[in-house]
Amino acid sequence: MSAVPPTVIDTSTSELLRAESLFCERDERVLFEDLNFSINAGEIIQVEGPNGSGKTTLLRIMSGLSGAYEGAIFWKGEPVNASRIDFLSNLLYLGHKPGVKAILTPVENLRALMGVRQHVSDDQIHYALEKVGLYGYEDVPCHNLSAGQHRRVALARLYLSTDALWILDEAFTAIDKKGVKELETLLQTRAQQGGAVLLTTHHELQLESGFKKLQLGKPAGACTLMAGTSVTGTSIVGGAEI
Ligand SMILES: Nc1ncnc2c1ncn2[C@@H]1O[C@H](COP(=O)(O)OP(=O)(O)OP(=O)(O)O)[C@@H](O)[C@H]1O
Repeated sequence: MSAVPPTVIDTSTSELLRAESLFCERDERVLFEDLNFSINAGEIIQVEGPNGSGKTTLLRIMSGLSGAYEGAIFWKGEPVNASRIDFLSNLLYLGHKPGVKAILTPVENLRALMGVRQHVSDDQIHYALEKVGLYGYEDVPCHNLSAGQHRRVALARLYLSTDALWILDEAFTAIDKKGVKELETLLQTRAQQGGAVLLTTHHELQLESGFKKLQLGKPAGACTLMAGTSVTGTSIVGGAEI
């Protein structure tokens, strides 16, 4: 079975996505303000924070799925709205839900999910499904798969994606320990190839080079005002506990 060729990412622009002075308020509660950070090629940034602190909100804003914010977002130095086509064609976003159609098989799902973005052969799809532990399940309707296997179908896209930036919101939910380990290896390899990852997960990731954490907010319900989160502040740190 042929492996997917390694993605060659243009790292001439090392800064991919940058947030400047982001402010977001929900129901009169400030989730974050004056939030400044950037994601560079080769970096993995884990957004951390308690339930309700705004992690999903931030990832949706950074993905262009939500406009409920003030501040500015730049893609490779240009305002993201001015470079929207280039931004979206270099972004893979995996949200809370797997986004897998129950009536389709894993192979059919991947054909549909990948086909609108890039050409992938059936060999490559089988390779990706094998990598996520779904060998033997390729042609089983997804309604006969477990929750973790559903999630694995969605995650198989990571083994096929040539996108420079991955934004992953709780994408490891329902994945067992061995699966998380394998995904850690994939993320690390991706970063070494020059890709970038912005993610949330409640797993304690064991990653090394290029790994940073961005801490958001306080417990849900608290009237939290967290100012000045920035790469130069204490809220984003490389590869260590905060
Ligand atoms: N569409 C919306 N309209 C109004 N308020 C919202 C909306 N979406 C989220 N919120 C509020 O924003 C807050 C942050 O939600 P968000 O989903 O970003 O948190 P989170 O950090 O991802 O939480 P969790 O860890 O539970 O997934 C929540 O307290 C919620 O009340």
